Amino acid sequence: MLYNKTIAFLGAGSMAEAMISGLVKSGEIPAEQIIATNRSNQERLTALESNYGIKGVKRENLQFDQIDIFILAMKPKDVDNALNDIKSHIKPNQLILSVLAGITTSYLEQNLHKGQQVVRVMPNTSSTIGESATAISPGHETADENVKLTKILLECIGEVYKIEEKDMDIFTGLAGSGPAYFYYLMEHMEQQGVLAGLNIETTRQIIAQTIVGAAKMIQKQDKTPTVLRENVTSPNGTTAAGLDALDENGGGIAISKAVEHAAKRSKEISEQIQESLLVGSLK
Ligand SMILES: NC(=O)C1=CN([C@@H]2O[C@H](COP(=O)(O)OP(=O)(O)OC[C@H]3O[C@@H](n4cnc5c(N)ncnc54)[C@H](OP(=O)(O)O)[C@@H]3O)[C@@H](O)[C@H]2O)C=CC1
Ligand SMILES: O=C(O)[C@@H]1CCC=N1
Repeated sequence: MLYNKTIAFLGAGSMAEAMISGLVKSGEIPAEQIIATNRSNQERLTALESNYGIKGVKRENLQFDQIDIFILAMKPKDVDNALNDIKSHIKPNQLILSVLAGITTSYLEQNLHKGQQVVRVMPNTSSTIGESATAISPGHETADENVKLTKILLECIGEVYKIEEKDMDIFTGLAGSGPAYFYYLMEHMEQQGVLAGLNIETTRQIIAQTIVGAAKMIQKQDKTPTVLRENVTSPNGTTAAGLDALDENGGGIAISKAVEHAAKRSKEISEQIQESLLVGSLK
């Protein structure tokens, strides 16, 4: 289904690169059928070409009629310019995927053609190695075969969850932004390892393996995080001391707030774009 498709990323930043890397590594789609374009950064396109074997194409040289799937991958504040730019070149039956946080399918539909095939997508940067947790929510007019095609494409970069669009904000707070919380946690754990005299590279690998192990326990065993946490925690032992410190310092609340605020920001972006306030708020 993917082999003869041509895919163009409009936006060639971090998220586009993560997806390109995962797609190329999957081997499910030939690299030369993946195109990336941006506003002006030619050096960036050249780097993507040489690193992944894809085609970096200047916007003015993009042949819209030869592209099956467009992936919008610019910042939300740039979406209006991008939609204005592409509208006159695309047809309603061309599939538009958008990875933009907070930009709704209704907004995309209002600003493209009647009947435009759109799917809102929320991947994360673990797409790079085929380990994303990606959500999809199709637009109101999107044909089932295009939803299926989207799912097949995104399964090349990890697990795919079809969700209702009202749940996209919380999904973004959990999984789109989620890797950053774990990196933040790792940064702080790493500092302590180094402070205690461990080598930084060794510390990093120890922490990474600890996180991988904990995540795989959830995936492979039918046990809740609460039960697994209790299994680690001996009465009056080391873990109890660590967890007490987390509680005393608001660790649990901080994690809840991180997810809540990220989801809230996603919702806020949706509201601001409708009121045309986004460009000012996200310079
Ligand atoms: N980073 C992440 O972890 C995730 C990001 N997202 C979403 O992905 C999107 C991109 O984020 P990210 O990659 O971090 O951003 P970056 O700033 O790294 O990249 C943005 C890219 O968009 C390009 N661009 C801007 N305007 C246009 C346009 N009109 N046409 C074509 N290209 C354009 C820029 O080109 P130039 O350099 O030439 O200006 C640049 O290549 C955001 O909407 C974000 O919400 C979603 C999930 C996770
Ligand atoms: O920070 C952001 O807005 C984007 C969306 C999800 C992850 N990064």
